Amino acid sequence: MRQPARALTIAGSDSGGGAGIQADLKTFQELGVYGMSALTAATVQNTFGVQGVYPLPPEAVAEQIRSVGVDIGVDALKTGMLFSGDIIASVAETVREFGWTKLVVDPVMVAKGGSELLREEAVNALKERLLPLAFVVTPNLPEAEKLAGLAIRNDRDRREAARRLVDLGARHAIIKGGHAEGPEAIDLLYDGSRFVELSGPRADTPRTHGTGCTFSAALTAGLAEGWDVVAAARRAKAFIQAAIEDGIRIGGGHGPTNHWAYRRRTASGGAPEKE
Ligand SMILES: Nc1ncnc2c1ncn2[C@@H]1O[C@H](COP(=O)(O)OP(=O)(O)OP(=O)(O)O)[C@@H](O)[C@H]1O
Ligand SMILES: Cc1ncc(CO)c(N)n1
Repeated sequence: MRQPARALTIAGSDSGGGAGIQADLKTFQELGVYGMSALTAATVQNTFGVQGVYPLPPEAVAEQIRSVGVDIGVDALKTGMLFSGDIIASVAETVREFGWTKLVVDPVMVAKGGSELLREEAVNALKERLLPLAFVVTPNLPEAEKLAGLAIRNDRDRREAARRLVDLGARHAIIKGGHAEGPEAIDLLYDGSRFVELSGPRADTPRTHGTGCTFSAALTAGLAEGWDVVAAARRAKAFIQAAIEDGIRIGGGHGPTNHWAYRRRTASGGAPEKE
């Protein structure tokens, strides 16, 4: 009997199923990794946006993590929506307790419609308590600006922001380019000495809800399998590229991506799915 690689997501629930814990678990499943979750908050959410946020007590988050940690075990883990400084402190303490090193921190701050998923007071806790534990931090451009404390107007700024994230204690930084413009969506990976660009054609679609969660979950799945960061990041980029390009029609607003697409593409020799 084979023991699968095991991945844990510590994140919020998206009732609409496109982002948060739901996107993470779907992605783990698609990549053949056993998925577990520690819920930080329930959001009331659909493709039109977030209508409510109900955080859990920090002890409830720590207890979920410990429960799966002592029994099932964790090869790699990721954080998504953490909401408050108290939840961040509790997550950081628990990760330290277990000595887990393959931690992906996706520093989720605001949902696409503008709702706050991380309180302003929690930004410092994220920087000071969680980034030093991160094996990879995966901000989008506005998150990178906030964490690094500089405006990103060009590639030079983006490289400087990546250096600052590594100075803050993250082993690797991937600054995603979904929010930039141009024909390519380029994510920049920095490992403390060298930069690697992950690039794919930018799709013109409103169905990009949960792209960040899905990307960081796919990255975590690769790390859980023992892949190195560059290999795991390249596959994560291919996974999200397929999920965006082979869109599904769900909901009336910013729809989710297609979590089946990557497996279908790879099963059919890499060809995009037909409409
Ligand atoms: N229109 C697009 N076409 C192709 N790739 C995209 C597009 N938008 C985003 N991506 C890719 O999706 C991933 C997530 O990037 P993005 O910057 O959108 O993250 P995010 O803002 O954290 O996402 P979200 O908040 O929706 O979860 C990256 O790999 C990025 O390059
Ligand atoms: C629960 C949750 N986590 C993360 C995001 C960011 O996409 C979201 N919209 N909802």
